[in-house]
Amino acid sequence: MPEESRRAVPTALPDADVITSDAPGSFPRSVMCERHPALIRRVIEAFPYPSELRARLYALREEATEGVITPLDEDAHDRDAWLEWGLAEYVGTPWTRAPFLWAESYFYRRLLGALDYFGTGPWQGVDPFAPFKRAELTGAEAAAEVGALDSLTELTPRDRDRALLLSSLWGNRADLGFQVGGGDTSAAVPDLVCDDSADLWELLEARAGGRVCLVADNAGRELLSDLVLIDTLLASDRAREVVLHVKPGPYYVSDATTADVLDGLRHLCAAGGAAERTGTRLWRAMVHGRLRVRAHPFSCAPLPYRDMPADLAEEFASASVTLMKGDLNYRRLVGDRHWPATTPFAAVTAYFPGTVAALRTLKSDVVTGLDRAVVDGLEAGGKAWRTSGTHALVQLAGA
Ligand SMILES: O=P(O)(O)OC[C@H]1O[C@](O)(CO)[C@@H](O)[C@@H]1O
Repeated sequence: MPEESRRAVPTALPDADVITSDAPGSFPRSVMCERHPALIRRVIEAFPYPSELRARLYALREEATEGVITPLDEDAHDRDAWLEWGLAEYVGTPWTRAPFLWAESYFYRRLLGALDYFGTGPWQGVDPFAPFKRAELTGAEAAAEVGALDSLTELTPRDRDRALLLSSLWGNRADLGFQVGGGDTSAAVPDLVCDDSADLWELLEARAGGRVCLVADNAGRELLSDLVLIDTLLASDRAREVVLHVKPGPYYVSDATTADVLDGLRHLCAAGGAAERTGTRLWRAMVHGRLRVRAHPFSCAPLPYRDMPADLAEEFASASVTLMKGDLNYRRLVGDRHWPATTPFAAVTAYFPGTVAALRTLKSDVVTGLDRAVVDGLEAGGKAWRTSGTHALVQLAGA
């Protein structure tokens, strides 16, 4: 494990093992050995890749399910970054024995490499997940979401705020990697397992006029809801400026890139009604610098935020609040470890430079900050509440 990740967690925290995917029957194992092969199949079906590229994908599938981690090419543009992020330490290790977070991330890096995404040939820069993202953006659920904006004017400002926050939160269920695994995105929405949203709105009010960072997760429906939330914050001046953090390249299937933000904006601008007005305001906000998009390399790093570089830490420190969207960001925020679910969220995020709020649908084993009674109730239900995407949370710390 890289030196940084080995850094001991504060003593007040319980000792919690880093999650790996070596246990048969575990959720991480199913991601590595079932979802990833299924994803490779879908990508191959979605593009007329020549045989050389297809062969590389098959080789990656075999390596990542049955083999050991192999290095990047000597001349890979990001080899140094990956060496810094622990690559040398994991080369030769079975994929399932490396930390789950690290191995998943490296899988996406290798998938892009196999498809010449970083090369100089004709497949350079072709997002292998674009067809899935496009279908999601133009699907019925996204259309319903956009259409619903017209009726928001009937709500009180307080109810409107809450509706927009919940829309951004539950939009996170639309994650395409999750759907590849057969997750049920249409299941009834239950109560949140933790809800600090009232405190979050109070804080946004109290710190009006500051800069809000929103660390985005998925493109498509989720990003549309995020953009609408951003518009509300800007229009009400609860944020003077918003920095929208996206991924510098395709990642975890549907994670948003700058191109996806532009697609989302265009989609809103062409939608008519309230959505179009929102899109137009956001377009102007980008032009005038009130909405900035940032694609920091660390956004695709296989490490927890505890290991973030100084420039990113400075940015989060100067924000009135950082909104962390989604499951992967949550794992990176609290550390991808087997925390007891009652471990205080404030304790696992104490290192974070500034105030942070997590808006997350539960889609992996990691969770913190829950009340004992809530955990007992969920466990008694006998369902896969941690991983099935049926539950969500809003958590705030560092205020
Ligand atoms: O899009 P999200 O909410 O970050 O979810 C991605 C999640 O999906 C998984 O990749 C599993 O499919 C998790 O490991 C990951 O945390």
